[in-house]
Amino acid sequence: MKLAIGSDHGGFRLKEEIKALLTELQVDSHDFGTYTAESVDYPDIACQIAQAVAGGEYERGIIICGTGIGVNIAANKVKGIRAALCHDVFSARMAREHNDANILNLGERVIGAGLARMIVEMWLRTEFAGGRHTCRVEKIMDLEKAQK
Ligand SMILES: O=C(CO)[C@H](O)[C@H](O)[C@H](O)COP(=O)(O)O
Repeated sequence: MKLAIGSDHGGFRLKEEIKALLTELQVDSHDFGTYTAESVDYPDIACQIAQAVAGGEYERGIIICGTGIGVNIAANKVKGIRAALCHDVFSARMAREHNDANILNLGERVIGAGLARMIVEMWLRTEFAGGRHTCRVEKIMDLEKAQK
């Protein structure tokens, strides 16, 4: 799987932890930044990754900020994106099985690195279940078509 990863300054340290996990898991990932703890604006990173995933350049993305909320709101503005903010392992599994989430959001100021690693592992290994969930996800995507 080709995976895009990025964060603002509030998620920078956790991003580095998750990059190490991705290396351990032999996941092919690209870091869109930020590359230091200096303050940046989270919509800039979130938008780049969301567009790269929506465009098919990357299959999935992980975007991290202080709470995960800002990057989640921003990513979900991009057509084709289903970004899920998950701070527990069960939600990470459901985000894939039921919602086919193509972006995972995390908040470095909310959870520790150990839990974040478990969430990422679950989200990476879980496939969309399809079935009754297919038409529900399609209905979500139809909402985009209705937007002017
Ligand atoms: O977008 C956020 C909150 O919804 C993120 O947590 C940001 O990382 C946070 O707002 C950054 O805050 P800071 O005071 O500028 O470090």
